[in-house]
Amino acid sequence: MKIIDMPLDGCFEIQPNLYSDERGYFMESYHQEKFNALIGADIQFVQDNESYSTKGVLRGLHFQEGKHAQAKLVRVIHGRILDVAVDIRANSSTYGHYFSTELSDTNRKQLFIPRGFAHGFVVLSETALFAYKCDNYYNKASEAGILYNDPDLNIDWVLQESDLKLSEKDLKLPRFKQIKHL
Ligand SMILES: Cc1cn([C@H]2C[C@H](O)[C@@H](COP(=O)(O)OP(=O)(O)O[C@H]3O[C@@H](C)C(=O)[C@@H](O)[C@H]3O)O2)c(=O)[nH]c1=O
Repeated sequence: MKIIDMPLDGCFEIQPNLYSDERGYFMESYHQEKFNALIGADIQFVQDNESYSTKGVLRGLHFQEGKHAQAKLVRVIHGRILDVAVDIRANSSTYGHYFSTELSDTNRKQLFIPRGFAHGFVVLSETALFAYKCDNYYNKASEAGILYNDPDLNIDWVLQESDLKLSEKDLKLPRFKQIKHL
């Protein structure tokens, strides 16, 4: 398992060890002790989620407010996506900055996104199976988000605007300027 620092403080890319042989491959997709030692924290994940989406589907940018904030460990089981994390920690030197990285079933990278970030992704392959762990339970009342094409964030979603597919809910999300910051 290898860790790579990301440009935004507290975010990490994790590359699991892959053991390939004539049968296929094996990897530890998550190991609590090794994971926490690697990132130097004590994260206790409590919920696992999975979503399936077709090309152009953009989910995000999402976060949960207040004591329901979530850190996430995200990965792609099948397909290819562009994953995006936006720093919304008011006291952070990279507040309002984002970074994006491709996650796929080929690079098998995982991304750790701490509490204090908004998160989203867009599907680049025909379909994608996305899986992630959260360190706090889903809480409907605390759901919040930022509009994907906020001009202040100016995120490059790679695909053409006309090919993006968003939920009604995500199309109504507020601007970055309007959100409660974590
Ligand atoms: C996220 C979530 C949703 N749901 C329900 C609510 C709703 O009826 C249905 C679909 O929810 P959404 O449209 O919000 O699903 P989705 O757009 O996939 O939401 C996810 O997006 C990515 C980018 C994230 O970062 C996640 O934290 C999460 O917010 O599933 C749960 O029951 N538990 C959960 O943990």
